[in-house]
Amino acid sequence: MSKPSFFQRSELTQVLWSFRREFITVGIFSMVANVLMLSPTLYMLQVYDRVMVSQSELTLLAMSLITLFLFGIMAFAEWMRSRLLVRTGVQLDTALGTRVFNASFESYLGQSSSGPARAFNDLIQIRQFITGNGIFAFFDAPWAPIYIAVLFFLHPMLGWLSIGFALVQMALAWFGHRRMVEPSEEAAKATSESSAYLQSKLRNAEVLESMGMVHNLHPHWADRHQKALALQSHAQSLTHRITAWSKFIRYAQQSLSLGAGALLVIDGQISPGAMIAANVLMTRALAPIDMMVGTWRAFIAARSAFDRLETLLRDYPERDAALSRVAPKGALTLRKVVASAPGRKTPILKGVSTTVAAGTVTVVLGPSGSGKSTLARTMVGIWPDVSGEVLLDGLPIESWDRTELGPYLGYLPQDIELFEGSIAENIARFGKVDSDKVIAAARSAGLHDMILRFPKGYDTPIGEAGGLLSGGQRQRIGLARAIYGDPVLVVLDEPNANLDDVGEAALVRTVQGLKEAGRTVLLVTHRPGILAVADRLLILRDGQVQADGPRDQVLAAMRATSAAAASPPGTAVAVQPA
Ligand SMILES: Nc1ncnc2c1ncn2[C@@H]1O[C@H](COP(=O)(O)OP(=O)(O)OP(=O)(O)O)[C@@H](O)[C@H]1O
Repeated sequence: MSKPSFFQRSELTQVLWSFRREFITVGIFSMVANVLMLSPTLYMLQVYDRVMVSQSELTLLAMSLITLFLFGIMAFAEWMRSRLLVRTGVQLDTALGTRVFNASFESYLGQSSSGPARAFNDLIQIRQFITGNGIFAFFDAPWAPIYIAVLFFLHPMLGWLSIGFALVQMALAWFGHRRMVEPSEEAAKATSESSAYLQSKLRNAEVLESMGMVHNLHPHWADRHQKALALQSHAQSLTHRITAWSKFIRYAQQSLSLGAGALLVIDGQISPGAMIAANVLMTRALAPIDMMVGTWRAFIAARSAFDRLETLLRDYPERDAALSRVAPKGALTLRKVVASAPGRKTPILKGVSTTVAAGTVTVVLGPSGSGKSTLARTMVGIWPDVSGEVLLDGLPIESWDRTELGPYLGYLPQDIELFEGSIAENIARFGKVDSDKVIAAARSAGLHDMILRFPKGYDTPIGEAGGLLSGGQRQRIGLARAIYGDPVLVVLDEPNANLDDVGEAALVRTVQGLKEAGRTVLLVTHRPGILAVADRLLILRDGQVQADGPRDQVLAAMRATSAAAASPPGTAVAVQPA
């Protein structure tokens, strides 16, 4: 079967296309169920027009048994199609789960989405729609013409009446769609913004409480909440209005079709059995349209979720798995790197070029806000908006497979985030815990003895240990995690920010150990104590390299510059970038 262009347009539609067999089977079951749905009508006709006239109990028994049998098949077909749809939903989730996880994670990293949870909600919404009542309406609607044809067969007037009601129902659905799409989407957006605001504030609950900020923040949240509430009630009142009209049409149809039937019976054009049967049949024919009106909101929500997910998967395509490489040595080269961020007029890094040879220790210094952390994040390849070249062993860092590169890379961010799990799992980066490596990393970070003092040692859950861990200890666990498994490139962003002298001495030893083992270390710091282990210094100022070269040379140049600054003009010694 050749793929229609709609299904070719995106990864998501292609995955849907791969379930075509399941949907065709659902269609076949729907056909069986819908055709058999005519059996109560036929039964009614037979009972009224034949059994009542002939008074034959045997015919009634035979008719009843046949009808029961047909009902059995109908129920089976209904059950099978529901089961199949539920299973398809689970398979769809399995087929897309990992992709959505990776893509939403990347988009979150790229600061272009509110978080991975949104994408998963979208996936759930799509799954629920295609396995819920909404989709049945789509499968049942095509059978409405059969019922209408039977109505025509009973009497053309009944046929036209049902077409009239179908058109009114469809017009209402269309009108509902036109009026409701925008308000519903706006309401959903405002609601998720308000809850995202609350979530972000809750994360800093301690700060809010300690400084009595809750009171001040409340109006900010209340504004957003009120806006969401107003939009929601507007959208809801629209829905209720449309539902009320839909009910009116349904009741009118039920009664008027009976009335029209009675008129035809009085005129002697149809039998009383046909009148009752037509009444049931018309309700049945219009049920899917009625259901569509009822599930319109779910359909709109699923459609928006579909669009969002389609965009997400398009913007973050699957990475090419073919790019597996040999183990890197840890040499880094930056060429004219410009790192930007949304909402900033000027870039954070403005054309940084430097070379970090494998097996060396480079310390990055610079005033607060000069771009040191941004440089560290750019070097590990996680800054989203970078131009220029960041090369690891001569190859663009973004071309490395992250899962493959991960074990070769150690990164300690400025804000250490430890994850739910044991200390050992955190140090082992949640991979398979290799006890020897965990202990080696903990020893290097000067943590081992401290961990042993915890009641459950390395198995102490971080949540439980959270209360026991000081800022410095958390930093050391982060450091142990960064050096776990002996990575070739270690980037440490202010690893000594929370350390005391003992901790700093342990850090110096760790860095020295890494250097002796031939590892490349890049260390961002404010404190001069660590300079002793540096081979090179890189000084940033306002996103540009102010000085870069062997440590002593840079220090000497800096001293000369400050001396020159104190001397009369014209005698300044320029800092020579190496
Ligand atoms: N995600 C971001 N979006 C916008 N601007 C950012 C972002 N991250 C950092 N910045 C800005 O970039 C500049 C450099 O930040 P960065 O954290 O790299 O500096 P730093 O030298 O590490 O500072 P510090 O020593 O205080 O940690 C700052 O002005 C900061 O406000």
